[in-house]
Amino acid sequence: MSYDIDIRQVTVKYGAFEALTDISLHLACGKIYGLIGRNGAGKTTLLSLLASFMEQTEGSIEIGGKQPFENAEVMSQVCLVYETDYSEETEKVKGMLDAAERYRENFDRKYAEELVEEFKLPLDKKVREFSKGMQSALNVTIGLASRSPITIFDEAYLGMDAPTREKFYQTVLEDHAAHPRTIILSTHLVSEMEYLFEEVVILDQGKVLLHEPIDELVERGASVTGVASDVDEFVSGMKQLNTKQLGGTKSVMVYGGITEAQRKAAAHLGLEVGPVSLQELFIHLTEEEMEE
Ligand SMILES: Nc1ncnc2c1ncn2[C@@H]1O[C@H](COP(=O)(O)OP(=O)(O)OP(=O)(O)O)[C@@H](O)[C@H]1O
Repeated sequence: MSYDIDIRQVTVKYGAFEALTDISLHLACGKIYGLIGRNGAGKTTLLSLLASFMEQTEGSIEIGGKQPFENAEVMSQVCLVYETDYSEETEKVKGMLDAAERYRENFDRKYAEELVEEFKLPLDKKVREFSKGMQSALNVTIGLASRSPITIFDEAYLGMDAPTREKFYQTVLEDHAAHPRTIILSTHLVSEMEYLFEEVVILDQGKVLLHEPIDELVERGASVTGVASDVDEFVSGMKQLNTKQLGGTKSVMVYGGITEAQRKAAAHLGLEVGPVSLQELFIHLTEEEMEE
């Protein structure tokens, strides 16, 4: 069964406030998606719709051709990992894995136990006594071991230190390769996670700013550096996202793709054309509205 996600003209209102406005997205099954957006862009709202935690105000959502809200069959195929309040949780790791095993039909107990060991989670402490990073590692363990066709991590790394986050990312890649399925990662840590993404969705103020394969997106950005007047001449007419100047040297971030002929012209002028990262594009694309 294929679990493509089809979101059509979805709007979500909290009272009078529109958190998502006329969103349409098609997420083909089997890929790793990065969902990025600034604070309040609507990421958690969108992910909550997919996990059937809430219903859209307008529009339609289909997962594998079926609408997810209050649909037990679809809900069982989606696992949303998010920051959980464990302040009242009296269970230990074993009890948490027992519960996950009961409710998640594809749950791989052996794999979960391997991850518990990998993340060095204590077996003798109650989960409410775990550090924040340990609680996040437990969530990630349950999320991955659930092997749900659609697995969503909403800023699931909160509190994890850098080596633990790296372990999380590597584990996602390895497990996705061994058990292909849709994985959606929402994050603010764009620079350290961009290598995970096959496709990127950028939400901006409740709208989809773009959705495309990461390599195509990153190829569209470039930085042009050299003598200020030559750089100005070269980038005139291009979409410019950011400018830095130090003395007579200028660097301009452009967006829209640079042709081979343009690269040759830049080389002729002694200009350096370099790549830009997803993080840089994200920062500057969400600073201003894209001109169509
Ligand atoms: N229950 C609610 N009632 C009213 N407004 C809400 C509610 N939940 C979210 N919002 C608003 O909807 C908008 C989108 O919130 P959401 O949590 O989806 O954003 P986000 O992209 O996940 O943000 P962050 O990166 O800060 O976690 C924000 O302006 C937020 O204030």
